Amino acid sequence: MLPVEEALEKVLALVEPLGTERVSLRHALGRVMAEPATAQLTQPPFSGSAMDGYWIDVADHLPGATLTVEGEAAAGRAYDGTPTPGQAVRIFTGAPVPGPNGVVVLQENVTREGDTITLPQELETHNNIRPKGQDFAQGESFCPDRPLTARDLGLLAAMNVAAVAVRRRPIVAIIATGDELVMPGEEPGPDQIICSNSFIVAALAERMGAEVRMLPIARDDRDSLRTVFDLAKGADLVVTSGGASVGAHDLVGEVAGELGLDRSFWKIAMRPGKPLMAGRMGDAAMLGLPGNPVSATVCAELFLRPMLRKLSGLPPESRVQQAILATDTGPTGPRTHYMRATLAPGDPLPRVTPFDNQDSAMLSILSQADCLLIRPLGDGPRKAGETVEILPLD
Ligand SMILES: Nc1nc2c(c(=O)[nH]1)N[C@H]1C(S)=C(S)[C@@H](COP(=O)(O)OP(=O)(O)OC[C@H]3O[C@@H](n4cnc5c(N)ncnc54)[C@H](O)[C@@H]3O)O[C@H]1N2
Ligand code: MOO
Repeated sequence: MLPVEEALEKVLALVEPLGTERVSLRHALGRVMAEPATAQLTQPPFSGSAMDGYWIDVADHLPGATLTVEGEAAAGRAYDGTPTPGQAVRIFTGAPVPGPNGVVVLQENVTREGDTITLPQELETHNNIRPKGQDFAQGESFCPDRPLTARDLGLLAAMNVAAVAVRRRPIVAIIATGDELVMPGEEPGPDQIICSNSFIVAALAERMGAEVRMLPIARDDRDSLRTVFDLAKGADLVVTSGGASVGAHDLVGEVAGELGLDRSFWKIAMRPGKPLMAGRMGDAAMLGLPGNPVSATVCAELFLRPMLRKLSGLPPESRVQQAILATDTGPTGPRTHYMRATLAPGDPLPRVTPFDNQDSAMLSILSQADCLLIRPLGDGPRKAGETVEILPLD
């Protein structure tokens, strides 16, 4: 069976970063820039006052000095004169300063009588002026290798960039398979259960910026599977769940093969998630998740997420962290075991406790888990207090 690391390399080889499109800033939140944006201007474009007060030349900035107020500078309305020695200019926050070597004295620190101001005996050392270009210069480029944040959009707007080139969103088609499945809100028969996998996978994919097409449940027969695979045409990534194992009704691999799946692998040394399959199918990558909800989730976290990052033009992320085992834990078998676990604060590392019941159908435990405790394949028993690796769940 394929080790997890090799399976990851293989799924990443199935996808390439998608093409680009231009979107306006209002639609760029969470998108990944594909080309650098260039600052169209210098910010601030002039040296400006950071306070409301009086601009005076440094030569006049003396304890107790008296000056005459000559004019006014406000944000958007610069003073158009040239102050001479002994003159002050009333100035407001955001206004361009009227000369090169000045300071802004806060209005609450001066005494004003008519057009005359008197400076205090104790002067501030800060000049209260924001120098031209202290934020960024015209021509500077910006292209973070992460999804754009609200703050990034503010920066781009300030750069006078109205639209950006971003990667196209990956289109992910999600297909649940199984005669036993009905959708939430429907009435299940006595031998049926509710489809939960599609909701986990859709939410994970959407949170990664994908556009999700949730397709109808495919039944465990060839015609139904073919029909639903056909509906997935146009997607960048087709994600199935269920029907991946060796049972007589596990037809996903077979039907996908008939429809042209170029399989990269099937079955990996991972618990849960053993029957994972992946390949290329026409213009799309295909990821066949196991049916058990925990297995599907762990595979989505470990493989779907990196695939979506690559499609979106994002670099690989390293999510593995260290923690201290809070309880003894037994040896592992021939598969790397990703155990649902909880985290408690600890210094310097958090403490991790795996759940006793690791049945891969238990959604309640999956929901309570903070992380997956990673137990390498073939590892011996581990004692409380030992350092281990975890994958935090968000
Ligand atoms: N003889 C063997 N049997 C099994 C093996 C094996 O190696 N030899 N592997 C086991 C492992 S490991 C897993 S994992 C499962 C996965 O099998 P499939 O991918 O074929 O999944 P199904 O049989 O279709 O379903 C498994 C289980 O999950 C439920 N399910 C399916 N889809 C959904 C959904 N969308 N939402 C909620 N629950 C779902 C389904 O009802 C089953 O209970 O195979 C083992 N068997
Ligand atoms: O490995 Mo399966 O994925 O036990 O649940």
